[in-house]
Amino acid sequence: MTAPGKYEEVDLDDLDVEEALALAKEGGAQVPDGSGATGGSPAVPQPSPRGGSREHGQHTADGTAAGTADGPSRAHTAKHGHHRATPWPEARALAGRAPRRPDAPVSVSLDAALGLVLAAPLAALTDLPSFDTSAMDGWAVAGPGPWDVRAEGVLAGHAEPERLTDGEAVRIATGARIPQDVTAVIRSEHGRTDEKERLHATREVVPGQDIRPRGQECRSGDPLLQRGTVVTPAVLGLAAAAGYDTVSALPRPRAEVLVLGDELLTEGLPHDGLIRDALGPMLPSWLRALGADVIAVRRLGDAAEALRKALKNSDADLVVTTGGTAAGPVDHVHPTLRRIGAELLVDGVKVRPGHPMLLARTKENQHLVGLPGNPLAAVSGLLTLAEPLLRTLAGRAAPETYTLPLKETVHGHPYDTRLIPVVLREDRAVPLHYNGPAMLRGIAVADALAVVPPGGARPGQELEILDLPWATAGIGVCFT
Ligand SMILES: Nc1nc2c(c(=O)[nH]1)N[C@H]1C(S)=C(S)[C@@H](COP(=O)(O)OP(=O)(O)OC[C@H]3O[C@@H](n4cnc5c(N)ncnc54)[C@H](O)[C@@H]3O)O[C@H]1N2
Ligand code: MOO
Repeated sequence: MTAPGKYEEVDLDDLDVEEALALAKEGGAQVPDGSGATGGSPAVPQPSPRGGSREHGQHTADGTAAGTADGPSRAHTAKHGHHRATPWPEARALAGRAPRRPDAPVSVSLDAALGLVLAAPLAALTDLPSFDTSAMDGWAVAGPGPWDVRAEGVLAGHAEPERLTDGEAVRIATGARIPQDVTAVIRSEHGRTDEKERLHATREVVPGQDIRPRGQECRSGDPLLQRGTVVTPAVLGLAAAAGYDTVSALPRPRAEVLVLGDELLTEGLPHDGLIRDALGPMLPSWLRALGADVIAVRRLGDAAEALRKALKNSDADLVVTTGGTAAGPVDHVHPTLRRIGAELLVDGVKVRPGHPMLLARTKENQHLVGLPGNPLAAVSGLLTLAEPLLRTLAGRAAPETYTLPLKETVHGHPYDTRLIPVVLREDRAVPLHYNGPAMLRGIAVADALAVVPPGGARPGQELEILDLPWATAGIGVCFT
């Protein structure tokens, strides 16, 4: 969908890093490698005062060029002025603030709650344990030994056993109710019975040993988990133990994916200029891992009217489009957003790959993230704009950010942040090759993306790391 042929205007700000480096080698511009070898500030090319080759601005409902309260701080200059993309950290923050609030809470059965966020604090509905419990298999004893062992033992899951009198013992299983007046539990390996069925302890008996008293973990009504806690498998277990059949949770934000492009095939080998759609298969599960309920994936080709209708009819909280964000003859995303009166909140981000990504408010409670068509550029857009937006809609807290030292030099873009696929080895981020905007070969084996500041990074430099959901949580957990 990108316009065929050469771009007439070349602005360094809009070049890929590889292209910029090529220019640097030809002497057209000096691009820092970030190695810091000379110790001085790297020389960077100055931004061109002239306009770039792309023309999208901050379109508001009435089509005027302006920033919004939530929007980019700098409005588009003039009609043909230089395109001011939003800096990467600002774009993420803005996407996180874009939705007003998550939907109303719903009551969800435990088997459907994994991955949701608690909408209310979880308080214990019972004491835990709910009765005095044996912590071990062995004997419950009363008073000092030796003890006469009763014929009948006590198993878990049975009603209250008869009280013991001093000098008595009863065989007991782990988890069984402790009879009244029991002094301690003796583990089976710490006692022996003689020929008269009398029990002798082989170790000192401490009163209360191996008894879990009622309410040891919590009393009924005790707060267990805060509102906003993500329902993990362990949370499901705790909720069940504490007496819950359902929990109050925030519903997953509903996302719809619109794959644009006439050149895309859904099966077989590329032929005659047609290529396989890599984003249709990739995005739904990735969006799910980010907390979304993917309600539809639709392929619309390059039909502008189909895109307009799809946006008009969609009731998703988030519409994700792929491709068509640039200024080619069939790049319909900007014109369609203008046509439907959408409010552009982010129109281009100072990040490589993926700089044409965009974020718009399309309806009162609906946002659109426009991902560029190049597949790694789309991943960049997903993590820059969709992730924070979905996090807010799902009511999740922002993850703690962390850094790791870089193993090798990474060249930077002169002005933009770069996101590069890395593997994490021995507490270092090792950059992967095949990190071009159209390539998935690097990200497919990556653990994370490293955030390379403008100008590049040198070995040992601490870089912010964006984990890929499956690298930390495992495939099964994050895609259910
Ligand atoms: N005049 C300009 N042209 C372009 C600029 C620019 O600044 N000025 N930026 C370039 C950059 S960077 C990117 S990234 C792309 C983004 O363009 P679009 O979002 O409009 O994407 P398309 O043109 O539709 O596609 C780009 C590329 O990706 C392929 N593609 C698209 N969808 C898929 C898919 N689902 N699976 C696999 N591959 C896909 C498509 O065939 C193209 O090769 O714009 C540049 N142009
Ligand atoms: O540099 Mo584009 O943003 O190919 O991804």
